[in-house]
Amino acid sequence: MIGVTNVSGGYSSVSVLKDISFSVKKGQLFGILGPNGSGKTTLLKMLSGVLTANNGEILIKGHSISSYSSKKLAKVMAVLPQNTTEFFSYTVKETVSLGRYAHQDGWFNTWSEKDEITVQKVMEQTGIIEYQHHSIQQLSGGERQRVFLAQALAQEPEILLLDEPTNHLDLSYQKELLDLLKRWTKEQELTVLSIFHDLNLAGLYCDQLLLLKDGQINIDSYPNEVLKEERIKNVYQTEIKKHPHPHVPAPQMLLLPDSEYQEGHLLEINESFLSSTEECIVLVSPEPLKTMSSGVIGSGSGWYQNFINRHVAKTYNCSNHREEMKDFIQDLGYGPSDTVGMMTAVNLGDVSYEFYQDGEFSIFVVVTAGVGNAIDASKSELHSYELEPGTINTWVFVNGKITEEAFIQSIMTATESKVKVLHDQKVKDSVTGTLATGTSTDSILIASTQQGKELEYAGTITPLGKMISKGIYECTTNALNLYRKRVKT
Ligand SMILES: Nc1ncnc2c1ncn2[C@@H]1O[C@H](COP(=O)(O)OP(=O)(O)OP(=O)(O)O)[C@@H](O)[C@H]1O
Repeated sequence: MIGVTNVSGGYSSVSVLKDISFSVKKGQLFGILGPNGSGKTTLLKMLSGVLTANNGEILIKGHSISSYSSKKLAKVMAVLPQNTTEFFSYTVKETVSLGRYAHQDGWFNTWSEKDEITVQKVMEQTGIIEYQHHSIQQLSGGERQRVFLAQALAQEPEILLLDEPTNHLDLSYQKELLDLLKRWTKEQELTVLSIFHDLNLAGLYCDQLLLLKDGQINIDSYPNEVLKEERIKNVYQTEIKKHPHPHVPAPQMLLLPDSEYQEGHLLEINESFLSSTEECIVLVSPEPLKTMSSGVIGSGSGWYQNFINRHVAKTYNCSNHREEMKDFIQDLGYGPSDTVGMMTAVNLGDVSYEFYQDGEFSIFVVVTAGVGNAIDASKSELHSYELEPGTINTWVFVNGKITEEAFIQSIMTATESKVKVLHDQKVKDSVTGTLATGTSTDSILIASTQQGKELEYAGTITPLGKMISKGIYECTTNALNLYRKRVKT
């Protein structure tokens, strides 16, 4: 639909764009990214014929842009400029109607039924029909933005050029506008080229991204390839972290504020943060910790500050145990949104915890172990599905900085070590009579301060893995012995 070959140029004295080549297919939502001053608006001006390239060629539907008259080009391409600040005292409908000029022989004297139907349709699509008789000066910035979008659409273009279309729009209108554009690209094969400052919106909606730096193409590829941590860091000169979107396969880039942490004041989680009553074991960290857990609340990945292992009766049965747990935590005076909470029927006096240190990093392990529901995982199909609170709850606090990979490896290493304890202690599955590997409701938490030594791996023979293996083995064995003494299994 659009072909750009070796284009250079800009303003009379300066050549802003240098040897730019790319193509845009029909029906694509194509994003143009780049830091301030990188040439995005200049490129859009060349594609819309406002500026002429010094060198190279721009083809629109296979024909050189220079072969189009401005009226002919307006039938193919509409432009929604950035910050449309100049507007007259037209009504909304009059403003939108101006978009029909390319389809008319004269001005309003040739207003046809087709013109009227088109204007009504685009006002409906952009949600502005209810203010069609209002003056555009009475509208908010976001509402006005939609009026100018409707004006561009009234041209019935095949190509739509947008300069930061979500500027002025609140969150819901940003989503609405981009959903709309995406739908038009899919259903009507509208080709959309848009400048984005918000890398996350670009990553979420675009089919293809062009990243400019100093008037040159850094990369032209699919979003996951363009939005790479190192690349964005280099082009935008800022610290950034890439993260997958939690619900759709799109990359998200997160800014990193300057850390408030002072060198030499590393947080160390240890016994001094732990307190225990008959009702619960609580660890309150002075700062949020990065966690991965299978708690009743606070599960998955996140940042949490309070960690609670709550005793419940063996007969505890609640239809909505998550809500009940949240209420319990709230009543204790902790914010459920900042808390990872687990449950156990084990007497909390039988908890086992230990601090382990290896010079540059340390861990703090806390375990409660009940094996009333011990299960051999290789034969668990012989069990009925009943969640009982007789369980091994394992907490590992890492005083160090660990990778996502190390989080997952920590869970594997801790689990392998726990299984070995059950074997060495000859804990059996009561249904199958074979050695158990865990209980039906075991829970685990890995929480890291993300300060100090960087720990890339936590497999069993890595420094962190060795410490976790030993800590889990010792604390689980100890907790199990205390439990067995009391319960006499
Ligand atoms: N009318 C002009 N005359 C001369 N130079 C200009 C003109 N407009 C822009 N420039 C220069 O061209 C370069 C690229 O500007 P452009 O507006 O294309 O950047 P951009 O990537 O759109 O930036 P932003 O993200 O800030 O909107 C800048 O160095 C700018 O100063």
